[in-house]
Amino acid sequence: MTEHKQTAHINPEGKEIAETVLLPGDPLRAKFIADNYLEDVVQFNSVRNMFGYTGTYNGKKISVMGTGMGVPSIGIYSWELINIFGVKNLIRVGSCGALQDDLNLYDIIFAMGASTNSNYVSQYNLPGHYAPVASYELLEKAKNIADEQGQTVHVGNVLTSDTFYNADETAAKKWSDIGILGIEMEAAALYMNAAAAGVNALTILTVSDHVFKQEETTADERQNSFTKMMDIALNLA
Ligand SMILES: O=P(O)(O)O[C@H]1O[C@H](CO)[C@@H](O)[C@H]1O
Ligand SMILES: O=c1cc[nH]c(=O)[nH]1
Repeated sequence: MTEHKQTAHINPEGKEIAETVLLPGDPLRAKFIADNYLEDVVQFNSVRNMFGYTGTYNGKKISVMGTGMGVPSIGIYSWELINIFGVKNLIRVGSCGALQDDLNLYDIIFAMGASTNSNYVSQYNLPGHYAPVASYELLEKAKNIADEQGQTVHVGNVLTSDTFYNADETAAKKWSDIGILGIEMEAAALYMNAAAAGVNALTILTVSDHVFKQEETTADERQNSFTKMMDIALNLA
């Protein structure tokens, strides 16, 4: 009998997970991508309703799976995808709050770096401060795809925050002043897990709200309308 790999959080029951996986925080955004972009779709995970699907895009195998919100959650899913299921390219397709004046709703950010207030890095016992960064290979490829599609993107440093609601109301302004483009909650852990295992990771974000301009998209828009970044990410397969 064939032994099917499974973990406490991902049970594909023998179904394939592709080497390239798109990772939205929201499992229903994963379903949206599978329903609207992929062909020959097979669902490979439903544990905890963290939906995962494998299909083809332009004839190439690609998977998409939710990660949940926050560093511990993406820490678990990305670690298992890499170290148990052999995934080589992990592309987060998330939402973020903009921190710079020249950013608007629906703008796209490539997270070249992910600063963080998370303690995730402490597990590595490094004798200094680690800088979580994207895979240059994926970043360059994504920028070339965006250029070919005529899409404007912002490339820079984002903040991976452990808090969505921060009791320190001065924090966002300080990160803005040092040039951080936007706040999200997962990229740094994804970059660290990928670096520790020697695989590739990139975070692509759509601006869902502006932290200082009081502008925001709805929950439905966050689930179903962030398609410009999908057009870039899917072409990375
Ligand atoms: O839209 P996703 O990918 O979940 O990303 C952002 O949205 C969530 C907060 O609303 C956090 O997970 C944050 O990183
Ligand atoms: O983490 C997030 C995501 C969207 N908007 C924010 O302000 N923070």
